[in-house]
Amino acid sequence: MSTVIKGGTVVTADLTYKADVKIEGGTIIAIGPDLSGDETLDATGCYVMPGGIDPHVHLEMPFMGTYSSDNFESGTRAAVAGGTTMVVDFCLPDPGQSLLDALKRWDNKSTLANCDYSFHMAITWWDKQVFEEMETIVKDKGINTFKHFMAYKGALMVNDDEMYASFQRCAELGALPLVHAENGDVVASMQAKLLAEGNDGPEGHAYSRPPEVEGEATNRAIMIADMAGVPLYVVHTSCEQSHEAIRRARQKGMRVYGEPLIQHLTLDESEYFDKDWDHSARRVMSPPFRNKMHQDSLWAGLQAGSLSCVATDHCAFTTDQKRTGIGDFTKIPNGTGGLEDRLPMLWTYGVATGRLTMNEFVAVTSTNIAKILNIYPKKGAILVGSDADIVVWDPAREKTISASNQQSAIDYNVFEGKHVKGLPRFTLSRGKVVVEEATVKTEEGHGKFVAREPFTAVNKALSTWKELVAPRKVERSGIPRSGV
Ligand SMILES: NC(=O)NCCC(=O)O
Ligand SMILES: [Zn+2]
Ligand SMILES: [Zn+2]
Repeated sequence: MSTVIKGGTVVTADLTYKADVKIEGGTIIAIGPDLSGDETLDATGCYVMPGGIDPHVHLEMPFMGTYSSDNFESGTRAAVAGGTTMVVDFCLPDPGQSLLDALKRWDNKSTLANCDYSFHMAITWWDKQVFEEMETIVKDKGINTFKHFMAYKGALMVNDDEMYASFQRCAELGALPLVHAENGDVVASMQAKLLAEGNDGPEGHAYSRPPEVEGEATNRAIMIADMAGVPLYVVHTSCEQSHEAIRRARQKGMRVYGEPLIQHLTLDESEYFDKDWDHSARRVMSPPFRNKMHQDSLWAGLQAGSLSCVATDHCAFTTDQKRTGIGDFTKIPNGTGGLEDRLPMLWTYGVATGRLTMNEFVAVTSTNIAKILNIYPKKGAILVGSDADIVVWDPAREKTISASNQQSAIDYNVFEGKHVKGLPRFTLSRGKVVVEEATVKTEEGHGKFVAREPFTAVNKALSTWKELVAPRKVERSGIPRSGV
Protein backbone atom coordinates (compact mmCIF):
# COMPACT_ATOMS: atom_id res chain seq x y z
CA MET A 1 0.00 0.00 0.00
CA SER A 2 1.33 3.45 -0.92
CA THR A 3 0.70 6.80 0.75
CA VAL A 4 1.13 10.24 -0.78
CA ILE A 5 1.67 13.37 1.30
CA LYS A 6 0.06 15.90 -0.98
CA GLY A 7 0.13 19.65 -1.43
CA GLY A 8 2.82 20.52 1.10
CA THR A 9 6.16 22.30 1.02
CA VAL A 10 9.17 20.06 1.60
CA VAL A 11 11.62 21.64 4.06
CA THR A 12 15.01 20.02 4.57
CA ALA A 13 18.25 21.26 6.10
CA ASP A 14 19.16 22.95 2.81
CA LEU A 15 16.08 23.20 0.57
CA THR A 16 12.48 24.49 0.62
CA TYR A 17 10.24 23.50 -2.33
CA LYS A 18 6.71 22.45 -3.23
CA ALA A 19 6.39 18.70 -3.84
CA ASP A 20 4.36 15.62 -3.00
CA VAL A 21 6.09 12.76 -1.19
CA LYS A 22 5.20 9.13 -1.93
CA ILE A 23 5.84 6.35 0.56
CA GLU A 24 5.74 2.59 0.28
CA GLY A 25 7.07 -0.16 2.52
CA GLY A 26 8.22 2.36 5.12
CA THR A 27 10.49 4.32 2.77
CA ILE A 28 10.19 7.34 0.51
CA ILE A 29 9.87 6.11 -3.07
CA ALA A 30 9.16 9.35 -5.00
CA ILE A 31 9.24 13.12 -4.55
CA GLY A 32 7.71 15.43 -7.13
CA PRO A 33 4.58 17.10 -8.47
CA ASP A 34 1.19 15.40 -8.88
CA LEU A 35 1.97 12.03 -7.31
CA SER A 36 -0.84 9.59 -6.58
CA GLY A 37 -1.13 6.57 -4.29
CA ASP A 38 -3.57 4.34 -2.41
CA GLU A 39 -3.93 6.78 0.46
CA THR A 40 -3.54 10.56 0.54
CA LEU A 41 -2.54 12.78 3.45
CA ASP A 42 -3.48 16.42 2.93
CA ALA A 43 -0.47 18.64 3.63
CA THR A 44 -1.98 21.89 2.30
CA GLY A 45 -0.48 24.81 4.20
CA CYS A 46 2.06 22.51 5.88
CA TYR A 47 5.81 21.90 5.83
CA VAL A 48 6.93 18.32 5.15
CA MET A 49 10.09 17.79 7.18
CA PRO A 50 12.27 14.93 8.39
CA GLY A 51 10.93 13.72 11.75
CA GLY A 52 12.86 14.95 14.74
CA ILE A 53 15.70 12.88 16.16
CA ASP A 54 16.29 13.34 19.88
CA PRO A 55 19.83 12.13 20.59
CA HIS A 56 19.53 12.41 24.36
CA VAL A 57 16.80 10.66 26.34
CA HIS A 58 16.67 8.50 29.47
CA LEU A 59 13.64 6.19 29.44
CA GLU A 60 13.12 4.06 32.56
CA MET A 61 16.58 5.16 33.66
CA PRO A 62 17.85 3.72 36.95
CA PHE A 63 19.10 6.86 38.69
CA MET A 64 19.42 8.29 42.21
CA GLY A 65 17.62 5.39 43.85
CA THR A 66 14.64 5.32 41.48
CA TYR A 67 13.70 4.98 37.79
CA SER A 68 12.70 7.79 35.47
CA SER A 69 8.94 7.48 34.97
CA ASP A 70 8.57 7.49 31.19
CA ASN A 71 9.40 4.09 29.71
CA PHE A 72 9.96 3.32 26.03
CA GLU A 73 6.19 3.22 25.47
CA SER A 74 5.11 6.53 27.03
CA GLY A 75 8.41 8.22 26.13
CA THR A 76 8.21 7.43 22.43
CA ARG A 77 4.46 8.18 22.42
CA ALA A 78 5.34 11.65 23.74
CA ALA A 79 8.08 11.89 21.11
CA VAL A 80 5.85 11.22 18.10
CA ALA A 81 3.06 13.44 19.49
CA GLY A 82 5.55 16.28 19.18
CA GLY A 83 6.96 15.27 15.77
CA THR A 84 10.05 13.35 16.92
CA THR A 85 10.43 9.99 15.18
CA MET A 86 13.66 8.63 16.63
CA VAL A 87 15.24 8.74 20.10
CA VAL A 88 18.65 7.69 21.37
CA ASP A 89 18.80 6.38 24.93
CA PHE A 90 21.84 5.66 27.12
CA CYS A 91 22.70 2.11 28.16
CA LEU A 92 24.19 2.39 31.68
CA PRO A 93 26.21 -0.57 32.99
CA ASP A 94 26.36 -0.83 36.80
CA PRO A 95 29.86 -0.54 38.23
CA GLY A 96 31.67 -3.78 37.37
CA GLN A 97 28.87 -4.92 35.04
CA SER A 98 29.63 -6.22 31.55
CA LEU A 99 28.61 -3.80 28.80
CA LEU A 100 26.95 -6.68 26.98
CA ASP A 101 24.87 -7.68 30.00
CA ALA A 102 23.74 -4.08 30.46
CA LEU A 103 22.76 -3.94 26.80
CA LYS A 104 20.45 -6.96 27.27
CA ARG A 105 18.48 -4.93 29.84
CA TRP A 106 18.13 -2.04 27.39
CA ASP A 107 17.16 -4.43 24.58
CA ASN A 108 14.36 -5.79 26.79
CA LYS A 109 13.06 -2.37 27.82
CA SER A 110 13.01 -1.01 24.29
CA THR A 111 10.66 -3.66 22.86
CA LEU A 112 7.84 -1.24 23.83
CA ALA A 113 9.03 1.56 21.54
CA ASN A 114 6.51 3.30 19.27
CA CYS A 115 9.21 4.78 17.02
CA ASP A 116 12.75 3.90 16.01
CA TYR A 117 15.52 4.21 18.54
CA SER A 118 19.19 3.60 19.14
CA PHE A 119 21.56 3.50 22.13
CA HIS A 120 24.69 5.22 23.32
CA MET A 121 26.80 2.99 25.60
CA ALA A 122 28.00 4.61 28.85
CA ILE A 123 31.49 3.97 30.20
CA THR A 124 30.83 3.95 33.95
CA TRP A 125 33.95 2.04 35.02
CA TRP A 126 37.17 0.94 33.39
CA ASP A 127 39.33 -2.16 33.05
CA LYS A 128 40.49 -4.66 30.43
CA GLN A 129 37.02 -6.19 30.09
CA VAL A 130 35.45 -2.82 29.22
CA PHE A 131 38.28 -2.11 26.78
CA GLU A 132 37.62 -5.44 25.02
CA GLU A 133 33.83 -5.28 25.08
CA MET A 134 33.85 -1.85 23.46
CA GLU A 135 34.95 -3.57 20.26
CA THR A 136 31.99 -5.96 20.34
CA ILE A 137 29.63 -3.07 21.09
CA VAL A 138 30.85 -1.24 17.98
CA LYS A 139 31.36 -4.13 15.58
CA ASP A 140 28.47 -6.44 16.52
CA LYS A 141 25.92 -4.29 18.35
CA GLY A 142 25.61 -1.27 16.07
CA ILE A 143 26.60 1.33 18.67
CA ASN A 144 29.22 3.92 17.69
CA THR A 145 28.93 6.36 20.61
CA PHE A 146 30.23 6.09 24.21
CA LYS A 147 29.05 8.38 26.99
CA HIS A 148 31.26 9.59 29.86
CA PHE A 149 29.87 11.30 32.96
CA MET A 150 32.37 13.78 34.42
CA ALA A 151 29.87 14.41 37.24
CA TYR A 152 27.76 12.30 39.65
CA LYS A 153 30.72 11.44 41.87
CA GLY A 154 30.42 8.04 43.52
CA ALA A 155 27.85 6.91 40.94
CA LEU A 156 28.29 7.32 37.16
CA MET A 157 31.40 9.55 37.21
CA VAL A 158 34.66 8.51 35.54
CA ASN A 159 38.06 10.08 36.18
CA ASP A 160 40.41 11.68 33.65
CA ASP A 161 42.66 8.61 33.30
CA GLU A 162 39.63 6.40 32.57
CA MET A 163 38.25 8.97 30.15
CA TYR A 164 41.56 9.29 28.32
CA ALA A 165 41.85 5.50 28.00
CA SER A 166 38.29 5.22 26.74
CA PHE A 167 38.69 8.13 24.30
CA GLN A 168 41.80 6.44 22.85
CA ARG A 169 39.81 3.24 22.46
CA CYS A 170 37.04 5.20 20.71
CA ALA A 171 39.65 6.59 18.30
CA GLU A 172 40.84 3.06 17.43
CA LEU A 173 37.28 1.81 16.93
CA GLY A 174 36.08 4.81 14.90
CA ALA A 175 33.57 5.70 17.61
CA LEU A 176 32.50 9.06 19.07
CA PRO A 177 32.86 9.83 22.79
CA LEU A 178 30.14 11.90 24.47
CA VAL A 179 30.60 13.79 27.73
CA HIS A 180 28.39 15.14 30.47
CA ALA A 181 30.79 17.98 31.23
CA GLU A 182 30.68 19.18 34.84
CA ASN A 183 33.53 18.96 37.36
CA GLY A 184 32.07 16.29 39.64
CA ASP A 185 34.66 16.75 42.41
CA VAL A 186 33.97 20.47 42.70
CA VAL A 187 30.18 19.92 42.56
CA ALA A 188 30.35 17.32 45.36
CA SER A 189 32.40 19.65 47.51
CA MET A 190 30.11 22.64 46.90
CA GLN A 191 27.05 20.51 47.64
CA ALA A 192 28.52 19.48 51.01
CA LYS A 193 29.37 23.10 51.88
CA LEU A 194 25.90 24.38 50.94
CA LEU A 195 24.18 21.67 52.98
CA ALA A 196 26.44 22.34 55.98
CA GLU A 197 25.38 26.01 55.77
CA GLY A 198 21.73 24.99 55.85
CA ASN A 199 21.15 25.67 52.16
CA ASP A 200 19.08 22.52 51.55
CA GLY A 201 16.37 23.71 49.08
CA PRO A 202 16.28 23.16 45.29
CA GLU A 203 18.06 26.50 44.72
CA GLY A 204 21.11 24.80 46.32
CA HIS A 205 21.21 22.59 43.22
CA ALA A 206 21.80 25.65 41.01
CA TYR A 207 24.32 27.20 43.44
CA SER A 208 26.35 23.97 43.47
CA ARG A 209 26.65 23.79 39.67
CA PRO A 210 27.72 27.24 38.41
CA PRO A 211 28.69 27.71 34.75
CA GLU A 212 32.38 27.54 35.71
CA VAL A 213 32.17 23.85 36.66
CA GLU A 214 30.70 23.15 33.24
CA GLY A 215 33.18 25.36 31.39
CA GLU A 216 36.16 23.77 33.14
CA ALA A 217 35.00 20.24 32.39
CA THR A 218 34.19 21.07 28.77
CA ASN A 219 37.68 22.51 28.24
CA ARG A 220 39.21 19.44 29.91
CA ALA A 221 37.20 16.98 27.82
CA ILE A 222 38.09 18.85 24.62
CA MET A 223 41.82 18.72 25.44
CA ILE A 224 41.65 15.04 26.37
CA ALA A 225 39.82 14.24 23.13
CA ASP A 226 42.41 16.19 21.16
CA MET A 227 45.23 14.25 22.79
CA ALA A 228 43.41 10.98 22.13
CA GLY A 229 42.82 12.03 18.51
CA VAL A 230 39.07 11.59 18.53
CA PRO A 231 36.06 13.87 17.83
CA LEU A 232 33.94 14.85 20.84
CA TYR A 233 30.22 15.47 21.48
CA VAL A 234 29.33 17.58 24.52
CA VAL A 235 25.79 16.84 25.74
CA HIS A 236 23.50 19.43 27.35
CA THR A 237 25.71 22.47 26.71
CA SER A 238 23.96 25.03 28.93
CA CYS A 239 26.20 28.08 29.28
CA GLU A 240 28.52 30.51 27.57
CA GLN A 241 31.61 29.07 29.35
CA SER A 242 31.02 25.66 27.80
CA HIS A 243 29.87 27.08 24.46
CA GLU A 244 32.97 29.31 24.35
CA ALA A 245 35.22 26.28 24.81
CA ILE A 246 33.43 24.44 21.99
CA ARG A 247 33.45 27.50 19.72
CA ARG A 248 37.16 28.07 20.31
CA ALA A 249 37.96 24.42 19.68
CA ARG A 250 36.01 24.39 16.43
CA GLN A 251 37.73 27.57 15.26
CA LYS A 252 41.03 25.80 15.81
CA GLY A 253 39.88 22.94 13.59
CA MET A 254 39.01 20.51 16.38
CA ARG A 255 36.05 18.22 15.76
CA VAL A 256 33.77 19.10 18.66
CA TYR A 257 29.96 19.19 18.73
CA GLY A 258 27.72 20.94 21.29
CA GLU A 259 24.15 20.02 22.13
CA PRO A 260 21.94 22.60 23.88
CA LEU A 261 18.62 21.44 25.33
CA ILE A 262 15.26 23.05 24.61
CA GLN A 263 14.91 23.58 28.39
CA HIS A 264 18.12 25.63 28.64
CA LEU A 265 17.12 27.68 25.59
CA THR A 266 13.70 28.66 26.94
CA LEU A 267 13.65 28.37 30.76
CA ASP A 268 15.86 30.29 33.17
CA GLU A 269 17.33 30.06 36.66
CA SER A 270 14.49 32.03 38.28
CA GLU A 271 12.59 28.71 38.32
CA TYR A 272 14.79 27.61 41.25
CA PHE A 273 13.82 30.62 43.38
CA ASP A 274 10.09 29.97 43.27
CA LYS A 275 8.49 29.92 46.75
CA ASP A 276 6.81 26.62 45.87
CA TRP A 277 9.27 23.80 46.69
CA ASP A 278 7.62 21.41 44.21
CA HIS A 279 7.84 23.95 41.38
CA SER A 280 11.58 24.38 41.86
CA ALA A 281 12.35 20.71 42.51
CA ARG A 282 10.50 19.62 39.38
CA ARG A 283 13.00 21.72 37.40
CA VAL A 284 16.12 20.29 39.05
CA MET A 285 18.33 18.94 36.34
CA SER A 286 22.05 18.97 35.58
CA PRO A 287 23.33 21.35 34.41
CA PRO A 288 20.73 23.70 35.90
CA PHE A 289 18.86 26.39 33.97
CA ARG A 290 20.93 29.57 33.46
CA ASN A 291 20.27 33.28 32.91
CA LYS A 292 19.39 35.20 29.74
CA MET A 293 23.03 35.89 28.80
CA HIS A 294 23.66 32.14 28.57
CA GLN A 295 20.43 31.57 26.67
CA ASP A 296 21.41 34.23 24.11
CA SER A 297 24.78 32.52 23.72
CA LEU A 298 23.11 29.17 22.99
CA TRP A 299 20.73 30.66 20.42
CA ALA A 300 23.64 32.43 18.75
CA GLY A 301 25.57 29.15 18.66
CA LEU A 302 22.73 27.45 16.82
CA GLN A 303 22.64 30.30 14.31
CA ALA A 304 26.39 30.42 13.84
CA GLY A 305 26.85 26.66 13.67
CA SER A 306 29.12 26.41 16.72
CA LEU A 307 26.35 24.35 18.38
CA SER A 308 24.97 21.45 16.39
CA CYS A 309 21.80 19.88 17.77
CA VAL A 310 18.90 20.60 20.12
CA ALA A 311 17.95 17.71 22.43
CA THR A 312 15.80 17.23 25.56
CA ASP A 313 17.71 14.93 27.94
CA HIS A 314 14.17 13.69 28.65
CA CYS A 315 14.44 12.10 32.11
CA ALA A 316 11.08 12.54 33.77
CA PHE A 317 10.43 12.11 37.49
CA THR A 318 7.06 12.57 39.22
CA THR A 319 6.50 15.11 42.00
CA ASP A 320 6.54 12.24 44.51
CA GLN A 321 9.92 11.10 43.22
CA LYS A 322 11.25 14.66 43.43
CA ARG A 323 10.06 14.90 47.06
CA THR A 324 12.73 12.36 48.07
CA GLY A 325 14.93 15.43 48.23
CA ILE A 326 12.92 17.45 50.78
CA GLY A 327 15.51 18.69 53.28
CA ASP A 328 18.46 17.72 51.05
CA PHE A 329 18.58 19.02 47.48
CA THR A 330 21.30 16.50 46.55
CA LYS A 331 18.67 13.75 46.80
CA ILE A 332 16.22 15.34 44.32
CA PRO A 333 16.34 13.04 41.25
CA ASN A 334 17.98 15.08 38.49
CA GLY A 335 16.00 15.34 35.28
CA THR A 336 13.16 17.01 33.40
CA GLY A 337 10.82 16.05 30.55
CA GLY A 338 10.52 17.67 27.13
CA LEU A 339 10.14 15.03 24.40
CA GLU A 340 6.66 16.13 23.31
CA ASP A 341 7.53 19.81 23.44
CA ARG A 342 10.99 20.09 21.85
CA LEU A 343 9.87 20.79 18.28
CA PRO A 344 6.87 23.05 19.06
CA MET A 345 8.93 25.06 21.58
CA LEU A 346 11.90 25.42 19.22
CA TRP A 347 9.62 26.43 16.36
CA THR A 348 7.75 28.98 18.50
CA TYR A 349 10.81 30.49 20.21
CA GLY A 350 13.22 29.93 17.32
CA VAL A 351 11.60 30.03 13.87
CA ALA A 352 8.64 32.29 14.70
CA THR A 353 10.95 34.83 16.36
CA GLY A 354 13.41 34.84 13.46
CA ARG A 355 16.25 33.34 15.50
CA LEU A 356 16.30 30.29 13.20
CA THR A 357 15.31 29.65 9.61
CA MET A 358 13.08 26.67 8.89
CA ASN A 359 16.07 24.93 7.31
CA GLU A 360 18.19 25.57 10.40
CA PHE A 361 15.31 24.15 12.47
CA VAL A 362 15.47 20.91 10.47
CA ALA A 363 19.26 20.86 10.72
CA VAL A 364 19.40 21.19 14.52
CA THR A 365 16.45 18.90 15.27
CA SER A 366 17.23 16.10 12.82
CA THR A 367 19.77 16.29 9.99
CA ASN A 368 22.90 17.33 11.90
CA ILE A 369 22.56 14.57 14.47
CA ALA A 370 21.77 12.01 11.76
CA LYS A 371 25.11 12.89 10.17
CA ILE A 372 26.99 12.86 13.49
CA LEU A 373 25.52 9.44 14.37
CA ASN A 374 26.21 8.09 10.86
CA ILE A 375 22.60 7.30 9.98
CA TYR A 376 22.15 9.96 7.29
CA PRO A 377 20.34 9.82 4.85
CA LYS A 378 18.41 6.79 6.17
CA LYS A 379 17.25 9.23 8.88
CA GLY A 380 17.21 13.04 8.94
CA ALA A 381 16.38 13.42 5.24
CA ILE A 382 13.51 13.69 2.77
CA LEU A 383 15.10 11.79 -0.08
CA VAL A 384 14.12 8.82 -2.22
CA GLY A 385 15.30 5.77 -0.27
CA SER A 386 15.20 7.45 3.16
CA ASP A 387 13.04 5.99 5.92
CA ALA A 388 9.62 7.64 5.88
CA ASP A 389 10.12 9.24 9.31
CA ILE A 390 8.29 12.44 8.50
CA VAL A 391 6.51 15.24 10.28
CA VAL A 392 3.86 17.18 8.38
CA TRP A 393 4.17 20.44 10.27
CA ASP A 394 1.20 22.79 10.49
CA PRO A 395 2.47 26.29 11.32
CA ALA A 396 -1.08 27.42 12.10
CA ARG A 397 -1.94 24.79 14.74
CA GLU A 398 -1.52 26.07 18.27
CA LYS A 399 -1.99 25.02 21.87
CA THR A 400 -1.09 25.91 25.42
CA ILE A 401 1.18 23.27 26.90
CA SER A 402 -0.43 21.48 29.82
CA ALA A 403 0.32 18.36 31.83
CA SER A 404 -3.41 17.61 31.74
CA ASN A 405 -3.26 16.43 28.12
CA GLN A 406 0.38 15.41 27.66
CA GLN A 407 1.58 11.91 26.74
CA SER A 408 4.33 11.73 29.37
CA ALA A 409 3.49 9.70 32.47
CA ILE A 410 4.44 12.42 34.94
CA ASP A 411 2.06 14.80 36.74
CA TYR A 412 3.47 18.17 35.59
CA ASN A 413 5.22 19.81 32.65
CA VAL A 414 8.12 22.24 32.99
CA PHE A 415 6.67 24.20 30.03
CA GLU A 416 3.19 24.41 31.59
CA GLY A 417 1.30 27.46 30.28
CA LYS A 418 3.63 28.17 27.34
CA HIS A 419 1.67 28.90 24.19
CA VAL A 420 3.10 27.21 21.10
CA LYS A 421 2.16 27.81 17.47
CA GLY A 422 3.41 25.15 15.06
CA LEU A 423 2.47 21.50 15.69
CA PRO A 424 2.35 18.24 13.74
CA ARG A 425 -0.65 17.63 11.52
CA PHE A 426 0.71 14.13 10.89
CA THR A 427 3.69 12.24 12.23
CA LEU A 428 4.83 9.18 10.28
CA SER A 429 7.15 6.56 11.69
CA ARG A 430 8.59 4.44 8.85
CA GLY A 431 5.49 5.28 6.79
CA LYS A 432 2.93 4.51 9.50
CA VAL A 433 0.76 7.45 10.53
CA VAL A 434 1.24 7.48 14.30
CA VAL A 435 -0.18 10.94 14.96
CA GLU A 436 -3.01 12.81 13.25
CA GLU A 437 -3.44 16.21 14.92
CA ALA A 438 -4.43 15.52 18.55
CA THR A 439 -5.07 11.81 17.90
CA VAL A 440 -2.21 9.47 18.72
CA LYS A 441 -2.37 6.11 16.92
CA THR A 442 0.85 4.48 18.08
CA GLU A 443 1.47 0.75 18.00
CA GLU A 444 3.59 -0.54 20.86
CA GLY A 445 6.65 -2.34 19.50
CA HIS A 446 6.52 -0.69 16.06
CA GLY A 447 9.87 0.99 16.80
CA LYS A 448 13.02 -0.77 15.61
CA PHE A 449 16.61 -0.51 16.78
CA VAL A 450 18.74 1.54 14.38
CA ALA A 451 22.28 0.15 14.06
CA ARG A 452 25.05 2.67 13.42
CA GLU A 453 28.35 2.02 11.67
CA PRO A 454 31.64 3.40 13.04
CA PHE A 455 34.23 5.49 11.16
CA THR A 456 32.23 8.52 10.02
CA ALA A 457 33.88 10.81 7.50
CA VAL A 458 34.84 13.07 10.42
CA ASN A 459 36.51 10.19 12.31
CA LYS A 460 38.46 9.30 9.18
CA ALA A 461 39.50 12.89 8.46
CA LEU A 462 40.65 13.47 12.02
CA SER A 463 42.68 10.27 12.22
CA THR A 464 44.29 11.07 8.85
CA TRP A 465 45.26 14.50 10.16
CA LYS A 466 46.52 13.16 13.51
CA GLU A 467 48.65 10.58 11.70
CA LEU A 468 50.10 13.33 9.47
CA VAL A 469 51.10 15.52 12.42
CA ALA A 470 52.09 12.69 14.82
CA PRO A 471 55.45 13.00 16.60
CA ARG A 472 58.23 11.55 14.45
CA LYS A 473 61.71 10.61 15.47
CA VAL A 474 64.37 12.80 13.84
CA GLU A 475 66.90 10.59 12.06
CA ARG A 476 70.42 11.95 12.74
CA SER A 477 73.85 10.93 11.60
CA GLY A 478 77.01 11.61 13.51
CA ILE A 479 75.42 11.68 16.95
CA PRO A 480 78.17 12.52 19.45
CA ARG A 481 78.82 9.82 22.05
CA SER A 482 78.10 10.91 25.60
CA GLY A 483 81.14 11.89 27.66
CA VAL A 484 83.33 12.40 24.53
N1 LIG B 1 20.41 15.77 33.19
C1 LIG B 1 19.85 15.29 34.26
O1 LIG B 1 19.68 16.04 35.21
N2 LIG B 1 19.45 14.00 34.36
C2 LIG B 1 19.68 12.96 33.45
C3 LIG B 1 21.07 12.42 33.55
C4 LIG B 1 22.05 13.30 32.85
O2 LIG B 1 21.99 13.43 31.63
O3 LIG B 1 22.90 13.89 33.48
ZN1 LIG C 1 24.05 14.53 31.88
ZN1 LIG D 1 21.21 12.90 30.06
